[in-house]
Amino acid sequence: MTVNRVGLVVHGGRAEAVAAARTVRAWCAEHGVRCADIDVWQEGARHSAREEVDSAGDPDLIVTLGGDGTFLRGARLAAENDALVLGVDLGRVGFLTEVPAPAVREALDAVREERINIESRMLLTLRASCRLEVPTQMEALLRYGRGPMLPPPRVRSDCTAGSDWGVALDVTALNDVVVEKLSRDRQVSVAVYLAGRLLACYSADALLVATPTGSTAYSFAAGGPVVSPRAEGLVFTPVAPHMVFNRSVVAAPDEPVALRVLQGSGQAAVSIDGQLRGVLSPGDWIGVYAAPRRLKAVRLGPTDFYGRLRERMHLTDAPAALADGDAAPLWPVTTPPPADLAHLALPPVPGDASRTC
Ligand SMILES: NC(=O)c1ccc[n+]([C@@H]2O[C@H](COP(=O)([O-])OP(=O)(O)OC[C@H]3O[C@@H](n4cnc5c(N)ncnc54)[C@H](O)[C@@H]3O)[C@@H](O)[C@H]2O)c1
Ligand SMILES: Nc1ncnc2c1ncn2[C@@H]1O[C@H](COP(=O)(O)OP(=O)(O)OP(=O)(O)O)[C@@H](O)[C@H]1O
Repeated sequence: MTVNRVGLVVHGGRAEAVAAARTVRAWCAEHGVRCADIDVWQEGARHSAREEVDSAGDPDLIVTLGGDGTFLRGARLAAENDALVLGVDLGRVGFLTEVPAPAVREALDAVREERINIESRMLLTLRASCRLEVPTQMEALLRYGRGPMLPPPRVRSDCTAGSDWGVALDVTALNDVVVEKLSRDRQVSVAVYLAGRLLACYSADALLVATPTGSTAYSFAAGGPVVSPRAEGLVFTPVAPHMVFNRSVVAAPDEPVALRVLQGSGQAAVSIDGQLRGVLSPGDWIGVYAAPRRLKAVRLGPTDFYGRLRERMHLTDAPAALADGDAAPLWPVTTPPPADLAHLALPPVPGDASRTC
């Protein structure tokens, strides 16, 4: 694809990210590509995704230089602009990022010469019983070095409906939407509805709805399933529910998950991809559903999700299994798969994956 305008989202607190940003700017200058910094951490009030991409001149490629948090910020901007997003790995975990920092020039060449795959990833959006607001005193409490907060989501004027259906919010989440207790010592009580039907009423620290991409983030930490990012669905996971039924439920991509704060409950915070964006009072609800738009993530080769899971999460093998033998590669990679396997997605085993456990 032709790249004319690059938007840079840089983890400014990390020297390697700042250095890699210089490389991207130099590449852009050499190729006559406009490059704008999208300053998501500027002092003072934060802007909406639309305002940020407008001020950066509608980039068609967003390059993120940082970790997963930086990638999530870039993904929000890319989704708003229908741009591609390329994540350069300069973080602690880097589960979502694709390219190691030394390969950033090569990656930009590959995008320019169309030697890439574009992976389409599901995003979540929201309706709510009312506009989301964050009480002013909360920002002061939360400014522990994480920069200014994003504003509450804007109401979308392009999909109004009768008040029974709530207000549509201008939200795109790549990972998850979380409803969490606001006071430290009191759980929230929330009724959970799948496809409009009551599943159960929960008393819990938090309740979250994750995409397959987000299944390896907070949902994973709360005991939820790991879901291939190639799958479609909404993962509902309760966090420390005080009840017998504590499992995740995976809903179909066209089944919304709604969360209503019960009348006697305390208030609840709503976080979108790890950013606090609103507070719900008793009686308020949010409905989380698959967004019509998708994230377009740049991939330089076939995605090796399970290899990445083992490597980045440092999965360890059972000591007894280690003593009992080596796990050799499952299938040869030198011959094409037989006809009955030909329709399956089996990415080639990378050079170092033949390691034994
Ligand atoms: N207990 C928890 O694990 C917990 C609590 C709150 C939020 N979160 C997650 O943090 C995300 C925001 O990330 P952040 O980096 O801005 O916050 P952060 O700095 O608090 O990071 C949370 C951790 O999750 C990792 N992470 C983020 N997205 C991931 C993904 N899709 N797969 C695997 N790991 C992932 C990050 O690398 C980091 O190690 C939220 O969307 C939420 O899922 C996790
Ligand atoms: N552009 C920036 N300038 C200054 N500080 C930043 C910037 N981006 C993030 N930070 C700070 O760095 C810390 C980690 O941020 P965040 O978790 O979003 O980073 P990340 O990209 O996910 O990297 P990591 O993988 O290390 O978590 C936060 O305290 C945040 O305030």
